[in-house]
Amino acid sequence: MRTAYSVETVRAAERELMARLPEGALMQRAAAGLAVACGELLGRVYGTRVVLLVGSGDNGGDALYAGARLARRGAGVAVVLLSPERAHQGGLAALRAAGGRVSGDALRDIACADLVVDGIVGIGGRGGLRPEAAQLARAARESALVLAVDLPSGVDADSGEVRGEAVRADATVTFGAYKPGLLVDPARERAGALRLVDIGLTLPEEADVEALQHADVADLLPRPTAESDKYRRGVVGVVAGSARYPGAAVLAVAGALRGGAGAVRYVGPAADKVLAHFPETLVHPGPPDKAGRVQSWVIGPGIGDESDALAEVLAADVPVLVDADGLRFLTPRQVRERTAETLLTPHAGEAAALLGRGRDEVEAARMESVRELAAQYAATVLLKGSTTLVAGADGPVRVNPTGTSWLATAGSGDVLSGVTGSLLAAGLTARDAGSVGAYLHGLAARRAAGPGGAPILASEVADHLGAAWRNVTD
Ligand SMILES: NC(=O)C1=CN([C@@H]2O[C@H](COP(=O)(O)OP(=O)(O)OC[C@H]3O[C@@H](n4cnc5c(N)ncnc54)[C@H](O)[C@@H]3O)[C@@H](O)[C@H]2O)[C@@H](O)CC1
Ligand SMILES: [K+]
Repeated sequence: MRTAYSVETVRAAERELMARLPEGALMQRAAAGLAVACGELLGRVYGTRVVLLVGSGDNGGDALYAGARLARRGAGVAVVLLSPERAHQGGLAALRAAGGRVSGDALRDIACADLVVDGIVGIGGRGGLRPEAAQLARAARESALVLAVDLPSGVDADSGEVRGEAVRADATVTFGAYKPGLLVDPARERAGALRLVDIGLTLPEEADVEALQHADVADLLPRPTAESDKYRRGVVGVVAGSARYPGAAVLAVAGALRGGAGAVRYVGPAADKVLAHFPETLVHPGPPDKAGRVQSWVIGPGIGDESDALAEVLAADVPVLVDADGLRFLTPRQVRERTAETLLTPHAGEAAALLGRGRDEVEAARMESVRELAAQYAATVLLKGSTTLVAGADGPVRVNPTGTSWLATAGSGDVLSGVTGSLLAAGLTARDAGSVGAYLHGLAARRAAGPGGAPILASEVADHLGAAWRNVTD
């Protein structure tokens, strides 16, 4: 599991460790790791030209001490001091002693640089870059590799929000723990390749944000045993599709059949189309409460205005996943009154409608939006997007690391609903089903798109779910 911790938690862990170490030891650990990463990004150190952008805090101190290490190994290091009177004095002295110099012409030095190190602000930053720093960051981006110290300056470490201008880095070296913003868009996209330098912090067991890795997903995937039959493996009921959108039913069932449940029961008007594609489906014309027992329901993809079915499904005492059209008729009260778990899977536009705000606002504040929805509905919420997030009323927010922008294609959400609902039927909690479903779905899409990337169909994502599953468990 990759974990991320809030600034408050990291600061507390740093204080606790600093009290036990000689002064400056932590910064030396950070600077040593940073210098190694600079060397690796450059390919060699001797003879290269490095520019440090240094602000007024310890983030600049890290950059200065790392710069001193690079200068000792033969790099030409120049520092641009954004607040000369407040720059880290020890770091500046170390850089000078190692042969580094203070830049007299920042733009000219940047234009000749191989690497620009962003030590403008770290976890002490507030808001976007100030105008002078923004101009230097743009110039750096045009002419050199950019490596961010701890996080790209200008992004919000806790939320991943980018409210003004921010550094766009090729790589980010972060200290002690990943910060939530490094894993969540729009900040994630500014961070480039991530590297964590261990500085010895002791962190709490429960992280603020976590991202599953292959091994975590493999542990969570349901596996049939010798005693399993199709009913014990779980039956997922799918209420999807309409005369106008029969394809949504086919795609949701395609996902559900590959999500690990023992059987899929389709309820709705597109049974002929579903059976033509998947003869293994059990079908029923409805209503849902007459269709037979299920261990979970998926409702919403392409159902149009069918709100009676929604009320019926929500009344059932099994986990329910509500997606797409289903979300249009949902009230917080209906969900809060349920005893079994509810998983809502909106994209940003649907989340915006539920929250009564603009889509742009949801995109800009994804973490806050998903948490707010989870609290409002007392449910688990999976917010789809460039970094899909899964949040419950409490506990860490899960970030899906396997997404790809090729997934932004019609019908891919229907497949996700199916596979995730199937995992619910197999007995996973809403948080696990949502994050495992998103993980497999992203992996399947990547496989469908191929190594170089190419447009994919939602049905191809469904076709690759089996390969994604094997990829995780092999
Ligand atoms: N505390 C520790 O033990 C360690 C801290 N480390 C480094 O120290 C950093 C945190 O240092 P600080 O707390 O000094 O904070 P920062 O260096 O992140 O920045 C705080 C300073 O920047 C100014 N500032 C805030 N927002 C700004 C903006 N938008 N534009 C320009 N200036 C702005 C503030 O006025 C303040 O002076 C970490 O990110 C990490 O890089 C590492 O050395 C590891 C150990
Ligand atoms: K930085």
